[in-house]
Amino acid sequence: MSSILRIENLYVSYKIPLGHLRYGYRKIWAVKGVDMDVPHGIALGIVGGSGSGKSTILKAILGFVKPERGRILFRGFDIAKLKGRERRVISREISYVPQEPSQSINPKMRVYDVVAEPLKPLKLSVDEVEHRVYSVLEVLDLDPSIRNMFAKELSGGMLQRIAIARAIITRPSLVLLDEPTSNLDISIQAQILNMLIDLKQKLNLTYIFVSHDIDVVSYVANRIAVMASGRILEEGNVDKVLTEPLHPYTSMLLEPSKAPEEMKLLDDELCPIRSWCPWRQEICSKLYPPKTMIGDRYVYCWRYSKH
Ligand SMILES: Nc1ncnc2c1ncn2[C@@H]1O[C@H](COP(=O)(O)OP(=O)(O)OP(=O)(O)O)[C@@H](O)[C@H]1O
Repeated sequence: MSSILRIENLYVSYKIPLGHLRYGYRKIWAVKGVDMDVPHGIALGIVGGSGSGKSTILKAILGFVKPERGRILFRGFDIAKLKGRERRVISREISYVPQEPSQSINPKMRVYDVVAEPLKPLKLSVDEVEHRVYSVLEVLDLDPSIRNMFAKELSGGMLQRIAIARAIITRPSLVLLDEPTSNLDISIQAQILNMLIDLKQKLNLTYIFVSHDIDVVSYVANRIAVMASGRILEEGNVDKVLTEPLHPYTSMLLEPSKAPEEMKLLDDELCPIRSWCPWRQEICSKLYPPKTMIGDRYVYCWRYSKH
């Protein structure tokens, strides 16, 4: 399967002001040396705790933050180097569904205008815009009468459907979903997840799905990447990772109650593996490369995060 997106050795940092009494900035690394290969047509789930760097990866793909090192290649094009028309074409191919649709949708707009808004730069005819809006409402099983409602009149689940409609109206090939169901009731959550699975099939989409909830991610994803402290600790086929986790942090996510206390401390200075490496079943040594392929799976040695 050919890759639609490739991330190579990505580093992203943010500058935090030192405070009103001190001049200057402190740099924090949100993403550290991430490599990722996203084949066309898959759903890649990124799971990890709060602050692990999941959303920053999405922001870097969307061009909202600049990588400090590394490259992001979409269909072979380096996203950071795109300009003008090429940039506009690629940005239509990548769309985004945020965690909280109410923050990106104007509550005073009618549903029709909300869904049609991303088409504005395409300068399509009125008929074509109308056709596209009705088509996406139909694909999402939404009654066409919803078009005249105001966004503020919609429930959370309905608003998230509209956010998805808006994300697919430009006919993208890659959809980035940032915790799209985390603010919804459990029953609505299931409906949206099923709808996303169905949509991916119908429109031949590729997903990158971010969540802190491993159950939600594994429901939608074929592959899964486990993140902590800005690094991908383990990446592989979802069933394999869930049934035979190689990294102790993945085991902790799957069964938090069984985790040794020290694993809960997500501090780069503290290697939870110490000297015994559970996947190699031997004493860890600096001679091993930090990123290792085991079968078709990729595992990061936590011990190396110190170096
Ligand atoms: N705009 C910003 N300015 C400064 N620091 C930021 C900014 N955005 C994120 N960070 C920091 O970068 C790190 C990674 O954040 P990020 O939002 O990517 O993580 P996340 O895994 O998506 O977390 P969450 O699930 O809570 O959104 C965190 O330490 C966070 O505090």
